[in-house]
Amino acid sequence: MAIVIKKLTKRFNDRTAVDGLSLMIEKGEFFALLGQNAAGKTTTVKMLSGLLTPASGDAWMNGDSIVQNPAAVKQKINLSPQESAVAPNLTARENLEFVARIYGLNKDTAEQKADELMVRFGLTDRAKSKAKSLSGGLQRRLSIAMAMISNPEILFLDEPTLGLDVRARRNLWKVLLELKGKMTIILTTHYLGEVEALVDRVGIMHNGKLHALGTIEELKRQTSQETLEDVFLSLTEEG
Ligand SMILES: Nc1ncnc2c1ncn2[C@@H]1O[C@H](COP(=O)(O)OP(=O)(O)OP(=O)(O)O)[C@@H](O)[C@H]1O
Repeated sequence: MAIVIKKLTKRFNDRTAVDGLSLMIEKGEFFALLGQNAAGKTTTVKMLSGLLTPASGDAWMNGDSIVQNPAAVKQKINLSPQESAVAPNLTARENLEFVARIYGLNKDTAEQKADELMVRFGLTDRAKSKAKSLSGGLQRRLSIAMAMISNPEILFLDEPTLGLDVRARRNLWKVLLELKGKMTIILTTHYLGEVEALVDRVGIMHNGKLHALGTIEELKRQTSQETLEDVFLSLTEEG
């Protein structure tokens, strides 16, 4: 298993954002964590990636506990966060080289790595453009390329296509399909078409708890619904 989550809980004041979440995700799986606004998805991703400490419970990322050994976890994972990780006044190339240097690569290797990732993510033409001048889709591609510098075993993508137009979204899917199977990927998104196009399995959170888990076909059968949107609505009904 790439990820084992046991009774993970996080409270903010008296609000329980994540409530005893248990879940296992296999190595190489492309997994979508779904749920309506405030369901607890981002809080879960932040705990799993070491940005927030759980109130109780634990999770193991390829064997290392986020509570006992967060430094080891950080070596294995990376994140393309909701809020942009891109430095607006650095060029695309400089952003990549900067992150590579943070990870301890020497200047030559950092330059080489930046070149390699720009080719892989279709950014070569815009290498010298300041990140703030890139379209939303290219900025997001740059953010994912930056997350790839550390060769993560587990990659978190928090709403990667938020605010992108249809074509930019489809282009980003192509990039993500290239990554599929090469590492474990956890995606949060509100775009269900994206889930159908990309993922192996889905978990649906509601009020901090996991309400359903399975492949899209399994969830359709379990809920007797014909579309993922209807599955989602039936599993996140209030009351
Ligand atoms: N830093 C914080 N301080 C206080 N409350 C917080 C904080 N972060 C999240 N919350 C609360 O925790 C709950 C879960 O939020 P979270 O951001 O995890 O939801 P989400 O499923 O990612 O939602 P969205 O789809 O809107 O991104 C919400 O009620 C939110 O208001």
